[in-house]
Amino acid sequence: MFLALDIGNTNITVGLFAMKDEKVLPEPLKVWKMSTVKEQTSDEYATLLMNMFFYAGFDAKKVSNFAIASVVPSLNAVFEELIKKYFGKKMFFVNPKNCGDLVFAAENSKETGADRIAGIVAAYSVYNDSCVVIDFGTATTFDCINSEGIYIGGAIVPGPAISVQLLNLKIEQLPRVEMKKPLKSIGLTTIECMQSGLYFGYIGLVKELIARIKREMEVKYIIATGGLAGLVFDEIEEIEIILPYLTLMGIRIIWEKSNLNGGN
Ligand SMILES: Nc1ncnc2c1ncn2[C@@H]1O[C@H](COP(=O)(O)OP(=O)(O)O)[C@@H](O)[C@H]1O
Ligand SMILES: CC(C)(COP(=O)(O)O)[C@@H](O)C(=O)NCCC(=O)O
Ligand SMILES: [K+]
Repeated sequence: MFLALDIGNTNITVGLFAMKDEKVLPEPLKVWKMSTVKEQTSDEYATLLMNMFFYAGFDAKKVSNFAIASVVPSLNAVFEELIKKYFGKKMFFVNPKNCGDLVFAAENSKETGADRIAGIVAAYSVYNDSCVVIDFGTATTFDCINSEGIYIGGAIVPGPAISVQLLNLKIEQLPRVEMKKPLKSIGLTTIECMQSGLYFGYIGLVKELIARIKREMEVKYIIATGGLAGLVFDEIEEIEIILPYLTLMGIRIIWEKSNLNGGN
């Protein structure tokens, strides 16, 4: 079996895939979410992982290949050590150099986050046309690939949860609020005012960026992914597709291409 790990700044999303003669089957058998805790050791994460396998009825010993898209470098060595110590395997890290035939517009290649690369590779491999991927994660990322498969870049915005935390952290009288759609945009209580600003303000932000991207490139598909995609999907008619496991799909595709070229 094949294990793909998407290490984000809030969650680590883990996808278990079946394999058949070096090919990884496209749909994950199981997906788990763990919290991203930078202080966590490889033994602690291994315990979590083994327990998740056990309770889902999978034999961890059957995992022969591992691949990670990490945007939390401080956890890379932890997971490299975990895979070595508990599985005796080498880790494959998605990075701008080994992401298959993805072509980067000149200057944006070296520093693009592995999750953004994985998402755009997956989107293009599914749709084979111009796509914008919006990943509603800790940060919200917009990633654009044109019809020729050239990754032309995108945008990075603080995710709603960061805005919620910052309002509470920086402003003495503002409480922590849950990010949810209020009944009206004109709020009465402080909480209603915050929820209106956060929810409708954020929807407007996403719509504005989509409109501007559309003036700079021809867009065939707009695909949402990430933990908060479900929250905003119904509000933004420009987003027709939601693929919760897009990043995991991209990790699988990139690893497989590298494996077939003898890269792993
Ligand atoms: N199932 C969920 N339902 C609602 N919100 C979620 C869910 N999973 C994650 N989130 C929220 O989405 C954000 C993180 O999403 P995720 O894509 O897991 O982030 P990252 O990849 O940046 O770690 C956080 O604000 C988190 O609270
Ligand atoms: C933009 C991101 C923080 C998004 O990560 P996430 O919100 O999923 O934790 C991540 O892709 C990242 O750290 N990127 C590096 C900078 C760049 O992509 O240009
Ligand atoms: K993400």
